[in-house]
Amino acid sequence: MATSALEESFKENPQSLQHILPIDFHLIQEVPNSHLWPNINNSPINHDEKNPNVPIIDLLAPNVVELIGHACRTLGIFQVVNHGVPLEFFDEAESQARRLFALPAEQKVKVVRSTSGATGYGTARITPFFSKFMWHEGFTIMDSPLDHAKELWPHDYQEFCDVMENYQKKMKALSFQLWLLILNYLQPSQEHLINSFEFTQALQLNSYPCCPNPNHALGLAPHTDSLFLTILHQTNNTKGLQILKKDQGWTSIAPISNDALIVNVGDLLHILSNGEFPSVYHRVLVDQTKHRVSLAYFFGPQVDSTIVPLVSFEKNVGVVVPKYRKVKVKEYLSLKAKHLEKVFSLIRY
Ligand SMILES: C=C1C[C@]23C[C@H]1CC[C@H]2[C@@]12CCC[C@@](C)(C(=O)O1)[C@H]2[C@@H]3C(=O)O
Ligand SMILES: O=C(O)CCC(=O)C(=O)O
Ligand SMILES: [Fe+2]
Repeated sequence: MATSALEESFKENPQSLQHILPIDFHLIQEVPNSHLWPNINNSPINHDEKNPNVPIIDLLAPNVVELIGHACRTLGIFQVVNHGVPLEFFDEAESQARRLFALPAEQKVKVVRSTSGATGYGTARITPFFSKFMWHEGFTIMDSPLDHAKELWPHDYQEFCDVMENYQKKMKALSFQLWLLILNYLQPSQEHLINSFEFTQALQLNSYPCCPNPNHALGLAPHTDSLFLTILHQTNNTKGLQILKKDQGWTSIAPISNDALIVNVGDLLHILSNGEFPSVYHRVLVDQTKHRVSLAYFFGPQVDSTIVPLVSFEKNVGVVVPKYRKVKVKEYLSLKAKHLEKVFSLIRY
């Protein structure tokens, strides 16, 4: 089976099968104790269901560099519109994702993530760090899902592969466009940086089945994403994503329209920006009657790249010292796999 370099970098931190295999949500009438969280406090501050709570940025705006830079610097998350990716790409990818998650558990188990792997069907990787399981099942793709798709649909795997590969191509192009805008903001005079990275990618299909007790279950536990950028698509009728705002607590990111995409800063961009861009802490709530599916595309540097904080970024501050030591992407992922968010204290000066 073909393995990407990104997947290889997860090999040294194997997980146990009991942490990888989701329960059979089709069969469940009641939230089992293993998945029962203390009351998930739905922040009372945000009554306004329609308030997107993060900046909405038009990619065609003349001052797009400033808008994106400002959003990255303050919240670490924003929504983009006018990104040029036709709606069909999201609709097709979502319907293929739903087709996969609708399969019976015995089928999905055939492509379960291996204990030392990173692709295939299973729980979120962060599962072992929490004492309760999440109301979630995922399918992770690194480059091509061909081997897994053949297992699931021996006579009909091509459509799934085509849709997922095309989706990744579109997201890669968009990520690169965002990356250039961000570099432009960080270091307008350092053109050499533009060519100093090669990139890697992963696509995560997320499924949050209907939950009989949404106040005591979590779709995804609080986490930050690891790579440079995440581009998330959520459909317009199913909210669920929340970010942690310093002064307001957990705040919902309302989907504004089907063609808006959520972009958030990941840990490696946080480090590269010398801590200027926060990698936003987020979680996902579940719903009693809606089965939510989301598509998360992760864009980052090749695992052999080295990330060094760009210190000349902070203008007007006098002498600027790097806040983090340089770190190889592989090493970072491995430290995070062992320590989750405590990883920052391990690489901070
Ligand atoms: C390239 C990536 C990015 C990963 C790990 C690996 C493959 C799967 C991604 C996710 C997807 C679900 C949330 C997350 C937190 C998780 O548990 O697995 C993500 C994680 C990260 O951003 O750290
Ligand atoms: O489903 C969502 O809204 C968020 C998914 C997410 O945070 C992730 O895949 O890392
Ligand atoms: Fe995430």
